[in-house]
Amino acid sequence: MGSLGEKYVVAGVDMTDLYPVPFPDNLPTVELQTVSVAKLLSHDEQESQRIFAFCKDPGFFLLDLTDHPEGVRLLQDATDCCRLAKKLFTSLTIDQKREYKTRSAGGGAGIFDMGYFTRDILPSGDVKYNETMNFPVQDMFGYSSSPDFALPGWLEADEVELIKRTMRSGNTMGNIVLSGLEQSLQIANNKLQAAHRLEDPSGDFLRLLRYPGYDPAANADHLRFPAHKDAISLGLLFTWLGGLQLPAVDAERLAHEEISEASWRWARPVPGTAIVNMGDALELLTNGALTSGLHRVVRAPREQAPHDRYSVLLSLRPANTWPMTPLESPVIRPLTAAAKEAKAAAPVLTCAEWGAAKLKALGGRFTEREQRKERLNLKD
Ligand SMILES: O=C(O)CCC(=O)C(=O)O
Ligand SMILES: [Fe+2]
Repeated sequence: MGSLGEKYVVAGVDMTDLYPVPFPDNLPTVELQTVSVAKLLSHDEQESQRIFAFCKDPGFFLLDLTDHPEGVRLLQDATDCCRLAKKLFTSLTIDQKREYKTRSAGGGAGIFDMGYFTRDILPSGDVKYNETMNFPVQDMFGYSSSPDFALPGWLEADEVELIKRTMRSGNTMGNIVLSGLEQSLQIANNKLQAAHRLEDPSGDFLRLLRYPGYDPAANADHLRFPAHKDAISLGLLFTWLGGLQLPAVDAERLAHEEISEASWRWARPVPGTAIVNMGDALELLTNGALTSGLHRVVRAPREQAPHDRYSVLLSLRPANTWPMTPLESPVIRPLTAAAKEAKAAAPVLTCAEWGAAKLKALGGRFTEREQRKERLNLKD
């Protein structure tokens, strides 16, 4: 195990500048379990059973990147991506940022996978909830040629290299996690890894996010990103300030992707780790043996609130042409007769088709909430 805890220099990676204020004490947090990269790489049976358990419930775990050079490389690159995010988001004007255009279709997936995006600009000129920049893996490496892919002129050549390097090590790390899951789920022929090869066109992306800091005393809406599950296989999330919230162990489930307000807990960022979350694609491919993790983002807690919060998210999705149906394994329940019948009536979707259908839903959440004039005020 590497040197975790409240040290901001871990495994030689200095992140002191990214922690302006420590995470406050005495907040209700979730205790995420920590998994070792080195143990996963040595095919440690116990470690593979542990990630299986955490990917089933709660669908989240911390990956300790400090105990293997592959992990340290990713940690260094993700940290540098955070600094790049800080530079781009805070030094460019909104018009310059918008030169990096979004597109509606990512390899036919119809997803937000490219460009700069923010929903609302405040009268002060700052963004209301968050701002994001997405970089699509397939186009960055030229694995798929889309005529509408264009990087903005303000992105320097060495910054493009950093993003590509981070994507490469993110895919390697994601596949290390998948190999542990193949072991515990008894999936033959490395089928999970075969679905997530860097060089197969997919909706994989690297996302930079900024959540502006603000006056904690202001009576502002504290929600930054509504509750959702990710329409991906798995995410590797790097974040340095609080804001991410996950359901409590005994969360009160109200409806689909909804829990009671009292059931949300803070995820404490742990230096040297990535937060790994399961997404909807792995839940589908394992017919529910793994569970997609529900999460949301609120303003940073207490003393951290005035500071801008940044995240770097690396996502893995199955290849665009991958058939979205459960994989075969003694541990994965086969489809029930009713489900089989329903499937027989409709063709199995490719991942690109599946992704397009999934992502239509999320965009509407903000709008619905605004129409209901809903606001979130946290006491803590
Ligand atoms: O910024 C974060 O902590 C999470 C972002 C997120 O959930 C997403 O982009 O899907
Ligand atoms: Fe998410």
